[in-house]
Amino acid sequence: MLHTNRFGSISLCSNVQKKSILDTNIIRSAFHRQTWNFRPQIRSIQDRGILLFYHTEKAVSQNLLLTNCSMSSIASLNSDAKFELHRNVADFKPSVWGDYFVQHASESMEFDQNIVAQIETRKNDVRNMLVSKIEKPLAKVHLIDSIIRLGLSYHFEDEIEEILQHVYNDYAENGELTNFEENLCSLAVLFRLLRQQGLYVSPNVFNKYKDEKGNFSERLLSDVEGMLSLYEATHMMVHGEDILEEALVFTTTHLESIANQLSCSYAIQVKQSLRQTLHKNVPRLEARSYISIYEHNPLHDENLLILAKLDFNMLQSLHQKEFGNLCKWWKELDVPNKLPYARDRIVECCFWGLGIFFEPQYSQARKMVSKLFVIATLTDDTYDAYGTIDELELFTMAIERWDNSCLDSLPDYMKFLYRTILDFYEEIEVDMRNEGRGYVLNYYKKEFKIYIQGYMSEARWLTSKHKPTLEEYICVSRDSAGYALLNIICYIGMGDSAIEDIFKWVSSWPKIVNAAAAICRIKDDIMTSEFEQKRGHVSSFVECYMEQYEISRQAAIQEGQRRIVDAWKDMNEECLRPTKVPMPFLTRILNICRVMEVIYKDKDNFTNTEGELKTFIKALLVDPVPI
Ligand SMILES: CC(C)=CCC/C(C)=C/COP(=O)(O)OP(=O)(O)O
Ligand SMILES: [Mg+2]
Repeated sequence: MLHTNRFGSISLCSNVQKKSILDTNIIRSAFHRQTWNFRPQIRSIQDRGILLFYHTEKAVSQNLLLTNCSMSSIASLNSDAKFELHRNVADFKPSVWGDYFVQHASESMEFDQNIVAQIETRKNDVRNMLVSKIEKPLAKVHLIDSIIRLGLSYHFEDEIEEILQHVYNDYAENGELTNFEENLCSLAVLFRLLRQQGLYVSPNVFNKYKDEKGNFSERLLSDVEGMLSLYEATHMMVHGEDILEEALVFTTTHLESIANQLSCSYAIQVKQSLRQTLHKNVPRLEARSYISIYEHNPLHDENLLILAKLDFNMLQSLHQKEFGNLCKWWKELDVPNKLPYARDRIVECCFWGLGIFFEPQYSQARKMVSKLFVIATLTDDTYDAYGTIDELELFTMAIERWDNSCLDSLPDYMKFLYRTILDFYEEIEVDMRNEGRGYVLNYYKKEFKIYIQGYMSEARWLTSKHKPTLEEYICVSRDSAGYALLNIICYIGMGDSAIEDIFKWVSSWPKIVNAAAAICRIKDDIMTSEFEQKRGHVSSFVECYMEQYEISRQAAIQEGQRRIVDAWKDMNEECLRPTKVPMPFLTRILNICRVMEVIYKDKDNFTNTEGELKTFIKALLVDPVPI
């Protein structure tokens, strides 16, 4: 029998065997079969076999529980139980990976020395080609492009810098890119490479490809390679570069219209670029897909190709071990059982870490970023998908005090989260004190508190049914996105090249950090807000904009997209020399946005991981590149 209690909660009583229902798994699986739009959580089992569930007040007031449950299937529970449902929780799907990566856990991070030796020999050959006096500048530029796209540039940073600087000096002297302007493909590749390197070249170098009416010339239509390179180059645009805007429209339109008529290998490349432009792709994914594109190019250099494959697979084995170690930590913590309401996304969080740093020297940074990501995900779900307002106030207070003695004040499930947050901090503390960089801890702690205060403000808005103005939302969501915190953990992990000025700089919210935060916040909001609103969530950018300007969801999304495009121009501008901080620090910011662009491309692949993200993780972490 099913009835509501005086708080509007549901109680279920049946008079069959008590013992059998005390198996929480039976209850869980029974509830999973329901048509409920949430997953009740078993919180405690009292004597007399009473199982307590919780839901939010909002759910009760909307009568969600009564409208969505299927009485017959509940009644079919062979049980003698009473359920009190006090909380609405998001129905997040379980991990698609289970314990798969635990098999790779390893204490030894050593590479296979035989492979290392092969890589060294091949690297020397490539280096010789780069510094050779015989190779023409044009050939070198294409070689550099291949090296970068194959994911090998971290081996040749000095050589690449020297060559591009040399070409740039010529340009600065003559005002033109001599030797390159006759061929659109080469010109556009060089333009992109120089901009990627932080060297500004005027987009007017493309003027000669326009006709007398000032439009991009129709004769380019037969030059697919040129159009594709121009398309890739346009993504380096900064504000006010109309010619690149025109080039983007021109190339996109024509490449889209011919993509299906091209020969197979070209078609793959064009479709891949249209879907995920090089500049906004995660570097490891770009390397993985470019290795096969390069292999199918009849003009490829065999030594470079084999080097790329060996290097990719060698790094893959390192990344696998790192994923394994983090998954083992997660399994030992028993997170999915301790916090069953939260997303179980350790593998996807490791993907975030790998997207931001792939190079072997950044192993520590990868680990720290991945751990912060899972901790942030658990915290996010606690604030916006589970905790009651009173519990959240307690938790926020405990974070403000940042002290183990606060544990006693917290409900049991929160104790686990709080301890995990403090344990992670202590781990960083030990590393930083050993490295003589103890000062970074205050930056971390301060930013963590700001991040939690952001969540708390949103939880209060939700409880009081406050609809924030766009300005209020932008201000608070900047904090709740934890973006500055994320940058800080990246820099903590990067070792002593991250001097205190870098932390001061990032904490002052410079233009590039603001731009990246806007990209990440708005991208997330566009892809998640509809689902989040259904389960009860504070207004996002989309709802705030709709409300304030009385426009449709579609129009608000378009405005969000426009802001993302603008923010990318800010990012590109801030990556041009002279930069405020050295490029490796800006690269992290770029990479965070790239991961965001990839994971939230058409939907929230972070929460719903069975689709494209699973394919990406498989390509980077499961399947080696065939040699
Ligand atoms: C500081 C860091 C690393 C934060 C990342 C937290 C996270 C995974 C948010 C995405 O989830 P979401 O889409 O539920 O976010 P929100 O609830 O803010 O919309
Ligand atoms: Mg959330």
